[in-house]
Amino acid sequence: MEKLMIKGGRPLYGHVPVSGAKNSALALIPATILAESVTVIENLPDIQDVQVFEGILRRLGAEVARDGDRLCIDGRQLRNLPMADPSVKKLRASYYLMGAMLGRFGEAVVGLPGGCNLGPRPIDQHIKGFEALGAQVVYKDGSLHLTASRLKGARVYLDVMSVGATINIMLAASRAEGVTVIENAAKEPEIIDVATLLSSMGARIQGAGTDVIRIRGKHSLQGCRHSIIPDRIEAGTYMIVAAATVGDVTVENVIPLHLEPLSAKLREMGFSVKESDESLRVIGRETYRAVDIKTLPYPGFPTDLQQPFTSLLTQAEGTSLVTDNIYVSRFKHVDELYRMGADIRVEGRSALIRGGSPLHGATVRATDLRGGAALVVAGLAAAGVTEITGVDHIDRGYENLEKKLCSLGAEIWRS
Ligand SMILES: CC(=O)N[C@H]1[C@@H](OP(=O)(O)OP(=O)(O)OC[C@H]2O[C@@H](n3ccc(=O)[nH]c3=O)[C@H](O)[C@@H]2O)O[C@H](CO)[C@@H](O)[C@@H]1O
Ligand SMILES: C=C(OP(=O)(O)O)C(=O)O
Repeated sequence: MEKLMIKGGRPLYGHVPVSGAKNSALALIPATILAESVTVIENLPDIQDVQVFEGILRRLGAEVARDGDRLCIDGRQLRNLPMADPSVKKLRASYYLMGAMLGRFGEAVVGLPGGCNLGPRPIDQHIKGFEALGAQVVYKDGSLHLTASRLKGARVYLDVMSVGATINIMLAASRAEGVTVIENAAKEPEIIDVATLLSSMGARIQGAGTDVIRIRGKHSLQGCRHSIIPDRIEAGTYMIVAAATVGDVTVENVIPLHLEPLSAKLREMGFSVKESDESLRVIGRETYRAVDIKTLPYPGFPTDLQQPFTSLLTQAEGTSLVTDNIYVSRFKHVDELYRMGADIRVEGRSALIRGGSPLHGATVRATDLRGGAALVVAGLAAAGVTEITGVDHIDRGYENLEKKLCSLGAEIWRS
């Protein structure tokens, strides 16, 4: 089993390029199923989840060719096969096969999705949307069976602002007859990215990025060329690394607006965050203030950065309260941080962090993707050597993590 080894305590300096967004890529790849010709996706991150999804499309009969950060998907020969193999269960985003296959074939059989274990990850709002469009949805033998003799545009009000449900309904609605209106839609940048792709394919989409999205579907969609937006969570992780190591790091190829919730919190703590058109520079300091955070749908503080940010808060002056309003159990990294010397108490969906206990290297285990990133942040800030197991979780979402960190002066390696 591979391990990440980190010799911590070194300030990180320099520039680091950000890859394409994981959480866009994992929706854009299944979205290509809706097109009857070739789609080219650019700025694709080379991460495990993307590789798994490429395999799923190949098994469905698509021709998939990768050239650097470009993926060419020819879905003309796609077949409507039941998809319930272990790879489907590995990914949370495999649920997008439901909206995409339903849109393309009028039916789909898809195994229940996987992804990080963050507590319950229900999909009732996805199902509500598919049913509103005229689909019948039945659960049988571990899979959802979706069928629709005709998909027809409808008004769908989401009970919770869900990124997954918003995107999944947009996918199916893009090939439905007439207009679909999604109310109380989520507003994440990745939703705008998917809407841009679907519009380039021929659907008419208005309002993505607001809480009301209108989709006029089209009987047939055509392939196009699309470049993925930068990964705001990867960018945020490196910004936190800069602060936690008392370094000075410029994160390049970002959309600064997407990082505003994090930049604002870092400034509140006393860090300098300098913004230019496509980069953000974070300058660390020896002492900084504790702050409270509450995760919320965009433009609130992202749940995906809560875990790495918690590692930074362990070194702040004072006590911080972190509340995760999106996922109740997104605190599995806390037990591991505790082994490294952190003073954190978890109660329900909150963690109380008493800052200022020095971190020291330890043997710790990543049990989910961003929990793993939190341990990397802590390991870089800690005195001594940290050994992280469960690296496969981290590889799901970070491209060239060690290479990028080494280029900033970190001592990190795989063994
Ligand atoms: C709003 C939000 O921050 N979404 C995050 C969520 O997206 P992901 O798409 O996984 O989750 P959703 O946005 O769908 O879920 C948001 C909330 O709604 C609830 N829910 C969702 C769907 C549903 O049918 N029923 C239901 O009750 C979820 O339990 C959760 O509490 O995790 C991703 C991976 O960590 C992040 O990149 C997204 O930014
Ligand atoms: C939890 C994450 O991924 P997933 O939803 O794909 O499990 C994430 O990107 O932080």
